[in-house]
Parts: sequence; C-alpha cells; structure tokens
Amino acid sequence: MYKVVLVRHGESVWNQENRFTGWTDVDLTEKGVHEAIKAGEVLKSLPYEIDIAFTSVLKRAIKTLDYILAENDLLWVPVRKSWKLNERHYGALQGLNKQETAEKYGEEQVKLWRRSYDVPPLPITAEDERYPKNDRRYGLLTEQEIPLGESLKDTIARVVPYWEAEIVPHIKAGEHVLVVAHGNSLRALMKVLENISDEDIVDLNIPTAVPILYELDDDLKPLHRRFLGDQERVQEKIDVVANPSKIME
Ligand SMILES: O=C(O)[C@@H](CO)OP(=O)(O)O
Repeated sequence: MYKVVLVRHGESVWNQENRFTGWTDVDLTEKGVHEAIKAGEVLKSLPYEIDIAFTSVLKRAIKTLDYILAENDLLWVPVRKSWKLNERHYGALQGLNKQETAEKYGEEQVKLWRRSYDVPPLPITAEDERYPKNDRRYGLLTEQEIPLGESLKDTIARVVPYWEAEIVPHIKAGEHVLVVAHGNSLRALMKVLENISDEDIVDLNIPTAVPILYELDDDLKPLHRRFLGDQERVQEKIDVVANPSKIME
C-alpha cells in the first residue's frame, strides 16, 4: 500500500477579498499563514516523514509548503516547482469579485464557471496584461501550453500527465510525497484518482490548508481518503469554499 498527502494553500488575500484568482500571484493572509503552520502541526502528528515535495510556481502554495516544512524541521527536503500544478487559469474572470460576478451573470452561470467539468471561463486575449507570456516564469511555455482560460477538463490535461510522469515514480519508490497546490488543480487530480463523475465533481470543494491523506493500492487506486484535523472545522472550511461570501473567523 502507498500513501500520499495533498494540501491546498492557506487563505490568500484574494480568497479573503472573494476575487477570482487563478494564476494571479497573490500572497497568503495572516490567517493563511496560521492555517499553513497548523497544517504542518497536523502532519507532524502522522507517521509520515516527508521525503520530497511538489508545488506550483505561485507564492501562496510555495509559502504554505515552506511553513509546513519549517514546522517539521524539514526545510532541507527537495522541492520541485511546476506551473503544471498551478491553479486553473480563470481567464478574464481573474480579479473580479465572485459576489458581484454572480449579481451580473447569475448564480447558476458562476457555479458553472467555478465548478463544472468542461465550461471554461471567459477567455483573455494575448493582448491582455494578464496574458501569461508577459510573466518571465512562463517564458518557456509554448503558445499551445499558454492558457487563456481553463475549464477543469483543461486543468486535468496538464496536472495529470505531470502527476504520472514526475510524482508517481517517487510514490512507487516508497517515498513520502507531499503535494501543495490549489483548489482546482487538486480537484483535477482527485477527479481522476477517484474516478469522480463529471456531475459529482461539481460538489467537491477543497478546504484551505487541510492535509488530505490518501491510501493507495499497488495500482495507485485510492483505498481511502481522509481530510485530516478537527472534522467540524474541516466541514466549516469546505462550506466557506462552496459559498465564499460566507465570512468565517
Ligand atoms: O479563485 C480561484 O482561483 C479559485 C480558488 O481560490 O476559486 P474557486 O474556489 O472559485 O474556484
């Protein structure tokens, strides 16, 4: 049996402001930092000493990973960063307030944009200042790889090949792997891992900075998945992600 731990980053400034974020490189809030440290404490209590970690090229995930590693005195472990673990690119929605967008386009449309399997957001153009090629960290991506706005399906198409090629070999070698990524890049991975249907994926919401422990069989099919920590608190956090206008202290 194999194991792997996945973690979504702690609360970001734009989570707090209820804005579509995607590839925008916003920082953690103070609460997000505390959440990340707490996730580190939760992992410390497990018999799971991290050997290698994977994250995106966005600072909210990188910093969450650093706080987790620091809490475990494991800042020395190898860390691989890839844009393929980035949040889903939210296209022209990036920067907009989710509540105001729902008032403009309707709750149903916003739910489709946020949670459906194959509905992409409104796209940006190559002239848009949010076009990823304008950012040096994406300079080596081909035109085809550069997203203008991704559906969950598009996100799966880059996350899952990266998982298979770069992460799975470490799990199969018996290493303890930690992946710190984003709400929708993790939904993409979990959909495929657990074979969640296109209809059911709409209801999967990933709480901030809650370690998700998978036990996997020899073919890496999940035997068991658990959100670690106080279960009532985990559920409250899931509700906030599902309905982000709800305030939680
Ligand atoms: O804005 C985003 O990039 C994501 C994650 O914060 O939001 P949502 O939960 O609406 O997909």
